[in-house]
Amino acid sequence: MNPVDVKNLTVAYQKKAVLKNVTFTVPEGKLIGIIGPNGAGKSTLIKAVLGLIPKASGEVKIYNKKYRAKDRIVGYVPQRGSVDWDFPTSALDVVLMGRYGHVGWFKRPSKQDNQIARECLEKVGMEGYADRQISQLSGGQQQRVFLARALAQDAKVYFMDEPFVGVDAATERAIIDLLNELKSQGKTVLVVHHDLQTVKDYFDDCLLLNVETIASGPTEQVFTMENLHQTYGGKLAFLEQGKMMVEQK
Ligand SMILES: Nc1ncnc2c1ncn2[C@@H]1O[C@H](COP(=O)(O)OP(=O)(O)OP(=O)(O)O)[C@@H](O)[C@H]1O
Repeated sequence: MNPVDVKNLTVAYQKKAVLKNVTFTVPEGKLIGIIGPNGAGKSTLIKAVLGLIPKASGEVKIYNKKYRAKDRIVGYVPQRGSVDWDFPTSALDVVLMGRYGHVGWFKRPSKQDNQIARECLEKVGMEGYADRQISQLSGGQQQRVFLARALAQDAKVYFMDEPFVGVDAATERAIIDLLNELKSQGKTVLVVHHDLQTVKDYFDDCLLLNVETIASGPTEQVFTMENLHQTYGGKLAFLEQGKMMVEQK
């Protein structure tokens, strides 16, 4: 059974379609890169799959069922910039939010929930910051706290929107190790990713997206020059030694 199955998904903002007939499936227990230029609809795709924004048409199935947020089998790490970091709450409280499906909204978290939340902070190297207000964390530390929250949720499928943006090399390494650990537990992780240099190292599968699905499948099959040209149009630039990058204009 596929963890994510999207068929002919169309999403529009103010009647303008920003995703058109997007179709793809992802296999279980893989790391999948969602790749495409700015404005391609990557974040919109995640939000539509999670039911955070309405679909104009199409079908989304998670493990062959229509997804209901209360099932809590999908974890979400939003773009760091989309979160109100001034909200007065501690790092530990943010991670405990990941446990609410297990705790129940009106119950106090148990000792065990607290223990799990602390372990998740430890996994991302943030155990020393449990009581720190999130507004007083650096960008990379905030990103780690959000990952800890996703871990605490113990989901089966994760969507992460640009988790590597604004983090240093050590944090990027820590995050990729964590993604591999999730994979080794049989979880499926979809990651919006901009650095074309690391796609082949990081991801088993790829979804190349630009409003429509350009290609999806195993990275070695779909991450080709031809598909990248189709995805990025004229914005793809080539550097020395065959390296490529996307022009930021
Ligand atoms: N709330 C909104 N109202 C209107 N248009 C929106 C809204 N959110 C996004 N869009 C538009 O939808 C398109 C897709 O946006 P989206 O954020 O999904 O792209 P993205 O691929 O995640 O981009 P990026 O790489 O820049 O994060 C863009 O043209 C964007 O301007």
